[in-house]
Amino acid sequence: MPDTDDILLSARGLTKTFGEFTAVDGIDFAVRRGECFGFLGPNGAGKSSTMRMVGCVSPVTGGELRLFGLDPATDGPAIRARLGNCPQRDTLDEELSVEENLWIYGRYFGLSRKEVKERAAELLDFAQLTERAKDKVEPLSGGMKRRLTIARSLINAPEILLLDEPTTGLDPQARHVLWDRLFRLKRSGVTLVLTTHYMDEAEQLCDRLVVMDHGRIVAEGSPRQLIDDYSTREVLELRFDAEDHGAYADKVAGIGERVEVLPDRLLLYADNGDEASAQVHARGVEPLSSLVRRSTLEDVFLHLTGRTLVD
Ligand SMILES: Nc1ncnc2c1ncn2[C@@H]1O[C@H](COP(=O)(O)OP(=O)(O)OP(=O)(O)O)[C@@H](O)[C@H]1O
Repeated sequence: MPDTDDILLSARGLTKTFGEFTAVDGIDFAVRRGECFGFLGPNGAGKSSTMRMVGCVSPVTGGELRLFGLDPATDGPAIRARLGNCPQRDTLDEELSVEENLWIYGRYFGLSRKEVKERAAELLDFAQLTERAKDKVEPLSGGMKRRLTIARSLINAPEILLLDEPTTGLDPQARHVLWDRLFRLKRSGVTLVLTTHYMDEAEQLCDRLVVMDHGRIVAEGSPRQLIDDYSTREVLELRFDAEDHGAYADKVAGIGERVEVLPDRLLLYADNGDEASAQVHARGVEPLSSLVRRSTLEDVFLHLTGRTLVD
């Protein structure tokens, strides 16, 4: 068991309501120093509402939340001084230059001019934006703006960095650059807490994660553990020349552990996909195409909720 001193962030029965609506429904979690912890779930699952409470920008409705052993209700400023907060939408000042965006933020945290300049130069290097330091923000690419937002959220050398959907809207190459930066940050000892609805992002970055749906946590573990617990090693994907793939579910029933019917394909869960495929053919069932792949967190989510993560 980890030492409790290693727990930087913990929640018990954490709840957020908006009027009659419960966005976060009594969740428990704990984040250890140095790990990357994720909230994975579809839009509306309550991830941002949770992050906003953790970031001390939205009051807790119920339950207990502690960061560094402190209570956001009474110690908000002390907590915020040790947090970096990277919100879902970039809130950069587009009129200012890249480096000015960092300077202003540093001054806001009470750093001296000298400290701000030194720190900004380091962070621009980290964000691979040194060459763009004097440029205005507005023409930067989406990936650059995201990296600048992350750099800005690091100006106070936070112990925990909160990232709400860090790569939403970025192209695949920009996502990979960002993942690389986040890996480096983690290696340097910063604890990362992020939300995502991309299962590949959760698999790539998170040491541990919770799967959220309708304001609740439906599973928790490392990506590997979750896949082991809630899926099979492999998945056989079968596509048929049919409007209704459900009609084929009976024909392959009993092969592997489980069948899921999606609008455009059948997913047959089996530890050995090739063996399952041979059994399908042996029954005289001829799909248009068949593909064997490893299970992913998408399969975990589908098993837990009966829905796909990204509709
Ligand atoms: N200020 C608010 N007032 C009323 N309802 C809200 C408010 N903020 C969020 N909600 C509702 O709470 C639910 C959870 O939203 P939240 O943004 O936390 O989900 P999410 O998992 O982060 O999804 P997304 O990726 O879309 O941000 C949604 O149904 C949303 O409409």
